[in-house]
Amino acid sequence: MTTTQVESKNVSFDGIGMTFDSDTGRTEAVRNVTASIAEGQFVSVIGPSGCGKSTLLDMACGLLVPSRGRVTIDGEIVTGPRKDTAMVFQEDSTLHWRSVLDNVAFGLEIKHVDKDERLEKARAMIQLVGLKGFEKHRPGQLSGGMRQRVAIARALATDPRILLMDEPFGALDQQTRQFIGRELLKIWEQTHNRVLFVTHDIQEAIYLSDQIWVMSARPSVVREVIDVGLPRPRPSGTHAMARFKELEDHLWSIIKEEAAKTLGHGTDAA
Ligand SMILES: Nc1ncnc2c1ncn2[C@@H]1O[C@H](COP(=O)(O)OP(=O)(O)OP(=O)(O)O)[C@@H](O)[C@H]1O
Repeated sequence: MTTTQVESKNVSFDGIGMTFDSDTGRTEAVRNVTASIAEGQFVSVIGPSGCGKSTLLDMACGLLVPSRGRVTIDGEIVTGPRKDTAMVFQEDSTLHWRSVLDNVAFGLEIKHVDKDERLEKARAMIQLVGLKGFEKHRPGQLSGGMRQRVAIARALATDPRILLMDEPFGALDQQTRQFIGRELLKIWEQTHNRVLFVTHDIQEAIYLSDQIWVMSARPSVVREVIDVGLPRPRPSGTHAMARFKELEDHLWSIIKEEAAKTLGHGTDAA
């Protein structure tokens, strides 16, 4: 394999810009984002509300076409959903007419995985996200946080090479959030898939990530790329480490600045 081929194993945002035109006006969400996720890297994106974090993820999973620039995965331009990519959305994306087991097995079903194998995998993922015993329930019989865990299990069950997660833990209580975060890291340590993870939670971003992209207020650019540099696997007491505190303080100060700029922004045509 040549060096060029090795180097192209990444998810790249190349001069990405996104402007939305709608009947309510024109909104320049993302101005210029150039950044990439290397093989086996866990990257978090943080930034003020409305700066374009979800937009970035939607472009990476092929749901949105950028107005400028391009997203490439391992050298191929993203033009639509890909088999090696899974997304966990902010909002409930469970299939309400299916049981928990069939929801989690759904991604494998589309990939035509044999029934016994997919159900076995789905059961393992259900256990992992703490939903054992709820296999036959329908999403309507679960809490919002439990439904989100179903969506996470469904994405993980497909062993995606690229996992895109848009505030996946937002609906979970603090305890479950930390538990699932640690489980996600365990899986990631085994699979070393590439993860792009959107969160508002600074501590979560530091704990989970190799790298954090801090986005500016809209129209956004990546204001800073921060290498976390904490040991892996994360030892107990990671949150008390001097490096953790240093990153936390630094991130807080940037986010505060960018959030202040966000206040008062409307659409560009307003
Ligand atoms: N389909 C759309 N049409 C018009 N404007 C849109 C559309 N989708 C997003 N936007 C605008 O683009 C900007 C970025 O939205 P996006 O959801 O990506 O932000 P975000 O950083 O994920 O926000 P939050 O942290 O609040 O979830 C916002 O100003 C939003 O109003």
